[in-house]
Amino acid sequence: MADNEERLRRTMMFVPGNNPAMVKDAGIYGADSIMFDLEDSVSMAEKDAARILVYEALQTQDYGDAELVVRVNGQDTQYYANDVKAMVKAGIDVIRLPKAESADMVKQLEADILAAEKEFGRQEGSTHLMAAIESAKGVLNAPQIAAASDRMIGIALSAEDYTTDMKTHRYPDGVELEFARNMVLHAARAAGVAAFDTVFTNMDDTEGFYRETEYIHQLGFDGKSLVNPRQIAMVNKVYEPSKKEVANAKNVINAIEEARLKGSGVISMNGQMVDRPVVLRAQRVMRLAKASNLVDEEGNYLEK
Ligand SMILES: CC(=O)SCCNC(=O)CCNC(=O)[C@H](O)C(C)(C)COP(=O)(O)OP(=O)(O)OC[C@H]1O[C@@H](n2cnc3c(N)ncnc32)[C@H](O)[C@@H]1OP(=O)(O)O
Ligand SMILES: O=C([O-])CC(=O)C(=O)O
Ligand SMILES: [Mg+2]
Repeated sequence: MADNEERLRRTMMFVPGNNPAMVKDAGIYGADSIMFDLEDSVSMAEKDAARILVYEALQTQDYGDAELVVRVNGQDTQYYANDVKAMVKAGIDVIRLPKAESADMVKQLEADILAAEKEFGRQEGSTHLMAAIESAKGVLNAPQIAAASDRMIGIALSAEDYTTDMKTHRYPDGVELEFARNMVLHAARAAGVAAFDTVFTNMDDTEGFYRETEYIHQLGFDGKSLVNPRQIAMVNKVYEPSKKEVANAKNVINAIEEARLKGSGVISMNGQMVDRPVVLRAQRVMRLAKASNLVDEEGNYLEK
C-alpha cells in the first residue's frame, strides 16, 4: 500500500458485497480505491452471505494496487461487530463507517479494530478507517469526527441519506449540499485527512456527472465515491492536470532540487519566490500527471 500522504484517491467505487461477479471483477476498472459494500446495497437476508463472499474474495482475488475498503454495517446493527472482525481478519486496508455522527463512534470503531487485530494476530495499527457523514448531526460534528483517530484516512459526504435527513432531496445544481460539502472539506483539511464527495446515481446523465465532478474538484475534494465503473474515467479526466500545469510543476520541482544542491533554503523561479504551498501543489500535480500517464518516471511530458 502506498504511503497515505502519497496515495491518490480520486475514485472510490462501491461494489455491492452480495454480487459475486462484481466482487470478482472489481479490480479491472482501475479505481484508486475499491469499496466493498456490506451496508445499504445488501438486503437483510444477504448480510451474512455478503460478508463471507467479500472475505473469500480478499483471500483469493488480486486487486493490484487499488486500496481496498469495506463499508461495514452501522454500529446500531446486529451485523457491525461480525463485519469488523471478519474484515480485519481478512487484512482489509480501510474500514468505512457509515452514518458517523460523533467522535465517540469513530473511537468505538478504533477500539473494535484494535481488539480484532489482537485476536487475529494482525499488525496493530495496520487497519485504517474512514467515516461517512450522512446527517445534520454528522455534518455539525465533522471536525471532531475527522480528527478522532490516528487511523483516519478521510471523511466522505453521503448525500442520499443526508438530504433525506434534511427533508429535501438532490437537485441538479447541488445548492442543498453547499453547507455540508464545505463543512466536510474544511473538517478534512483541518485534520489533514482526505475528503470524498458523494455518489452521483443517474448513470445516464453524463453532463450532470461532469458538472458535479468539476465543481467538487474546484472546491478541493480528493475525489468522489462512485457507483459505476463508467464514472472512473470521467473523474480521472477532470483531475488530469493540463500540459501547462505539468510544465510549471516540473519547473518548481527542478528549482527545489537546484536549491538543495546549492545548499540554499530559499528557492526562486523566474524571479519569483517559491514557498512550501507551491512545492506541495507541484508535487500533487506530478502525482496526478503520473497517474494519468502524462509523464515518464523523470517527469518529462509524454506527447500522445
Ligand atoms: C446511497 C448508497 O448507499 S450508494 C452505494 C450502494 N450502491 C451500490 O453499491 C450500487 C453499485 N452499482 C451498481 O450496482 C450498478 O452499477 C448499477 C445497478 C447502478 C447499474 O448497473 P448496470 O446498469 O448493470 O451497469 P453497467 O451496465 O454500467 O455495468 C457494466 C459492467 O460493469 C459492472 N459493474 C457495474 N457496476 C459495478 C460496480 N459498482 N462494481 C463492480 N462492477 C460493476 C457490471 O457488472 C457490468 O459488468 P459486465 O460487463 O461484466 O456484465
Ligand atoms: O456515501 C455515499 O455517497 C452513498 C451513501 O451512502 C449516501 O449517499 O447515503
Ligand atoms: Mg448512505
